[in-house]
Amino acid sequence: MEEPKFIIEVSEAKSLTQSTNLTLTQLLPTIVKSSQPLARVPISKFHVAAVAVGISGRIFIGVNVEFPNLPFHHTIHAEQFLLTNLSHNKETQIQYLAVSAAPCGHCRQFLQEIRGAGDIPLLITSDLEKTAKTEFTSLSEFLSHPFGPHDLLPKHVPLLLEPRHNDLCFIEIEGPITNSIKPHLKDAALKAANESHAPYSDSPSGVALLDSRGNVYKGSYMESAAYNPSMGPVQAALVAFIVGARDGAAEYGELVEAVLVEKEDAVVKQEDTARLLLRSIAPQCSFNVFLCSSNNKI
Ligand SMILES: O=c1ccn([C@H]2C[C@H](O)[C@@H](CO)O2)c(=O)[nH]1
Ligand SMILES: [Zn+2]
Repeated sequence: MEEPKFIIEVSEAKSLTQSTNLTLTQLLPTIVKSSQPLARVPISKFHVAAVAVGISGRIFIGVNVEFPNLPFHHTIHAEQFLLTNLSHNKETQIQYLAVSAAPCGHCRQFLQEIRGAGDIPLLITSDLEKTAKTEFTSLSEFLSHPFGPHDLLPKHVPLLLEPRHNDLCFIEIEGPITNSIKPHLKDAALKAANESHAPYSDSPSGVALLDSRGNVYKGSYMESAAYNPSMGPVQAALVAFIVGARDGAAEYGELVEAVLVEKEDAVVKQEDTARLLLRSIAPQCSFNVFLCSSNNKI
């Protein structure tokens, strides 16, 4: 296989199945294995890869990302990376899921944010080395009595991966500082906040990162019904940054500017945590916060 990457387009997936004479589902363990080196695991050295076939036929990859010098809760699990990758690329459903190791409880919980999560067919590829078993089992076998969105939300509320727009707009504050920020970076962060999945706190947020080559990467905050496995907006934007680096060599040192957009009256605030994470991994990166409010509130 070629260099591993984070998105495999439908045409590439087709040519892979043709050249290997494998079905798409038979191909998944190979993709999991070839993606594991993409994990950024300076602490554990434990490379996790999670791969999903989306409803569009595209294949998405996620890996775990660790941050030395910070508490563990900043870590991005491979499954969270994967869901962020799917969400950023507007993939609305998962047909198949394959993970290198059994998903931890935290990831089983996070996956519940997808409508019909229990029915997602799941393959644990490390099991293939122990037994000849290649069948998929449903996610509900891994979490048989789930707590999830249905416990807290009305049925019509869009879930993770489903289209949503939070109807946020900037609160304009006068002052010189706002003028020095590139408008397209600010707009990207607002767009990310508008796509944020935060139905439990009604505190959507988004981050946009600018690298030294002028590329913008945006990430949306994504909540879990169980609160703790939520995915912060900086982590989500870092996923976009890692996915976007063509050769898999995204260096945090290339980040020059970051913008966070969150609601003025949010009960869940990202600012301090976002600043802490960015300061630790990219001390050269400037950090700016803009407040917004939701149009539909009044
Ligand atoms: O479901 C799991 C379990 C663990 N990890 C990662 C987190 C950490 O980086 C490393 C060791 O736990 O593996 C995942 O990505 N997914
Ligand atoms: Zn996990």
